[in-house]
Amino acid sequence: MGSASASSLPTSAGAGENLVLILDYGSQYTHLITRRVRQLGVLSLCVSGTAPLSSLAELRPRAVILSGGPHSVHAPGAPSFPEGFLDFAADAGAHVLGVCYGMQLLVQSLGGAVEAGERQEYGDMEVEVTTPSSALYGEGEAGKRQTVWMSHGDEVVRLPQGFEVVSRSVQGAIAAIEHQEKRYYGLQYHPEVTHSPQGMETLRRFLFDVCGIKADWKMQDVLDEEIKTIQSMVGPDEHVICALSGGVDSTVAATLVHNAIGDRLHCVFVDNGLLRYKEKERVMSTFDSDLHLPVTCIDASEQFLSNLKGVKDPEKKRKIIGREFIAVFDEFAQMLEKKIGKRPEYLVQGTLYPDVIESCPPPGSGRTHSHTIKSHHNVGGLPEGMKLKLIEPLKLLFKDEVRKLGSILNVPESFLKRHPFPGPGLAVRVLGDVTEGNALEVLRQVDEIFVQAIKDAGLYDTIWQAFAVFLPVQTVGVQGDQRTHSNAVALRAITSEDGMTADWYYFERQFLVDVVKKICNNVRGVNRVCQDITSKPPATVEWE
Ligand SMILES: Nc1ncnc2c1ncn2[C@@H]1O[C@H](COP(=O)(O)OP(=O)(O)OP(=O)(O)O)[C@@H](O)[C@H]1O
Ligand SMILES: O=c1[nH]c(=O)c2[nH+]cn([C@@H]3O[C@H](COP(=O)(O)O)[C@@H](O)[C@H]3O)c2[nH]1
Ligand SMILES: NC(=O)CC[C@H](N)C(=O)O
Ligand SMILES: [Mg+2]
Repeated sequence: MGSASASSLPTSAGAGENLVLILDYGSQYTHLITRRVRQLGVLSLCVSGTAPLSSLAELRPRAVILSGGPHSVHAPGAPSFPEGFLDFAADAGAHVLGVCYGMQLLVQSLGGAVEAGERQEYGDMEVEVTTPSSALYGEGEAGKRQTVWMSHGDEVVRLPQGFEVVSRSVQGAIAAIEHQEKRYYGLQYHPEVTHSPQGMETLRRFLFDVCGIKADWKMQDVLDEEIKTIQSMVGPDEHVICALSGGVDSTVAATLVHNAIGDRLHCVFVDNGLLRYKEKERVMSTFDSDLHLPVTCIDASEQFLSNLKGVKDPEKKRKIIGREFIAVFDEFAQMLEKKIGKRPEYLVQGTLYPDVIESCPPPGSGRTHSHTIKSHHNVGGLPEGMKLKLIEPLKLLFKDEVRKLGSILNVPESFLKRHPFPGPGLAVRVLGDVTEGNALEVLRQVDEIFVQAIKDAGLYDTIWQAFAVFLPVQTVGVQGDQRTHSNAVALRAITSEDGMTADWYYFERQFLVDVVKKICNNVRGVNRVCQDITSKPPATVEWE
């Protein structure tokens, strides 16, 4: 299965010389390092910490950041660099910064010592710069203190030859180290989290002052490069189909590909029977009035729902949905072949970086949860042996980056500001068998009341995502003096930057009072409303 993806951006953008590679050893914060580097205007990519050396060398990174991770470097099977990594970095003149586990790994590999510390450091900690001149902190900083975020049980107790300690925690643990000549650096704390207020400054200094990288990663360049890549990939007579949901990602992807190949792009919107209240009508009319892209709507609801009948397992549901989507796209390709005399070979999807990270964490990354969290229907849920080749121009971007790209492409705000809605739709919001009773219909009504109330209260743009969940449990209520035995539903509203982590949204009491009253008064079959007040982690955003 081909895809306009991973390697197209860095190499074709000529970004190799200003590319930062993040080697992932399973930290919860790995993707945040990737984001922070990008926020500084530098392209960064995250790959498995144990990926083969050849795949790293191909990308010609200027700097490599080794992430933190849950393992102890002494534990059997603890992940380590690819064979020959340090020689490669030395020969290529790449700078290496180890963060937490990454620093411990660097130290141990170069002959220093790491031990289980007597004191563990979790949370806020003061560190003090111990040297008048250092690469990571600059000149004249000796004695200055800053608050940082620590999260480690092991600590470096002996440095390899040639290294210098440049800061220590106030408890005495080594907090930052350097070997400027060999271009090795290490931070025991996490500069990427906001709890390290000066962490961004340290990363900035590392990238620009130490590595001499230029901030040349701009959305306009990403756009120009992607357009060129697509034009060179799709032959002049070839046609492409695009799975368009009306969500942010596929709308931006479709607009981008339309800019590249014009009317050889054919968009399809699938009614999978799992859409929200009046969604088909609303989305199809905005495609027409605001987007000016021709879109074919295929009603495949029977097909999706009959295949989902009796299926309770969330992963099985996701896989079925992935498979049925592709079946519909194949059918659409056949329809087009009859109409235009040529079968489209490519499928555009609005896949994002988080879909990829969460669907398939890098193998051997050493994550404690080193398995699939959930198969996003458009990534892990795709059937083997599908014929269409993928074009996924957003595959390396986070949601907020896609929104920026969309505004350069003049995608209307009505699309860019929409809350995300997962491809499997209400199937991951009706727990268990989605076809049981009238669960989908009940959920549509509850969800509409909740989201409309959020819009009426002027909160829609403050909240990242809001929706209702149908719980397959019945509870006892009293309505109109009568005993009821009806369903419970849950409301979830979150704030987030990129969907990778999230906080629950705190509503005013009166807002909730009004919403709950409206739901119970208007939706037959619901007598109890709960609010989900779990962040991600430990929960995920969707319930399935
Ligand atoms: N109903 C649908 N019809 C056609 N394609 C769909 C549908 N739902 C999802 N897709 C495809 O699956 C991809 C992933 O869905 P996802 O929900 O992540 O993205 P989106 O809908 O474009 O944006 P958003 O995350 O803002 O909802 C979409 O980009 C689109 O290509
Ligand atoms: O296109 C999608 N296909 C999927 O299979 C899928 N699963 C979750 N999501 C959306 O991704 C974000 C993170 O969700 P989770 O914390 O539930 O994984 C949230 O914004 C979810 O709505 C999906 N989007
Ligand atoms: N956050 C980390 O990278 C922790 C590294 C290692 N597991 C420790 O506890 O010291
Ligand atoms: Mg969507």
